[in-house]
Amino acid sequence: MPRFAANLSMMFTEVAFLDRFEAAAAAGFDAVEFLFPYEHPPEAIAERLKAHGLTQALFNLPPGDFAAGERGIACLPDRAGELRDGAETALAYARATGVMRLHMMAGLGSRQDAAAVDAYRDAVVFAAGRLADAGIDLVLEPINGRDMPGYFLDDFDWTAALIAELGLPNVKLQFDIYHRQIMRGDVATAMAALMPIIGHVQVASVPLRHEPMTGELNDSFLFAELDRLGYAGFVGCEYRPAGATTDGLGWFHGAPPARGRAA
Ligand SMILES: O=C(O)C(=O)[C@@H](O)CO
Ligand SMILES: [Mg+2]
Repeated sequence: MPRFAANLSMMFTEVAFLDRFEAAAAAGFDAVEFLFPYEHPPEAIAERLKAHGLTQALFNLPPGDFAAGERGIACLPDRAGELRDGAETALAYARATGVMRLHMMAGLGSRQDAAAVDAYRDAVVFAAGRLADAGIDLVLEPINGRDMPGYFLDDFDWTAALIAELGLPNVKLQFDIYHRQIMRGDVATAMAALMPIIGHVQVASVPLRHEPMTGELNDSFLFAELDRLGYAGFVGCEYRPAGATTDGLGWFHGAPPARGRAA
């Protein structure tokens, strides 16, 4: 089985953010990821990781005003300065937590807009350069437009082509199985084809974004495929538990898959 990381933005939300580290460790996880750490000092996050023997698998660069609906700023030409500052902030948290990959959200915008494409490309090159100095990968994640209408990076092929064109060794693909299935399907074949550039994987059931093994995909098969393909990274459990987080961890502890939608 792959190495799973509990996503603390979606899982264990029964307790306060800093208490989710202990909850994840108690449930058997040895790694965590989350959207953003920035409401807490880096030392506080580092202390929780250390106290509970957890590895930080991933988090995101600052995304602009997330509460106001922004979903990253990388494709916004007039936000380049803020993006650069954000990379420094993320690096401070990276140093404290030891994380080895960071995701940069693209923002809302159109790939038909040349200025947005240029801004995004520049942002990727800049962030990759800064992160490379620290030995950290930059991962780019295509996100489906049903969950995030108007999101700039909603195409796997375009993202893979950009990564190939840039040829920067620390720029990789964040392959979220949930988004891939909604956007294009053909998950196992895409995973195999894209494996050379995959830097992080995430999973949730489709269509409800609940626990793995409860939706339309055969997640056991996909996890075995990741092993067969030699994927050595983390699989982030980026799902909204259908009920209490711990009640839904049967899939993680090897229980047989559920059948049909949760009631
Ligand atoms: O929506 C997703 O899928 C994500 O991974 C976001 O959390 C952006 O990182
Ligand atoms: Mg994701």
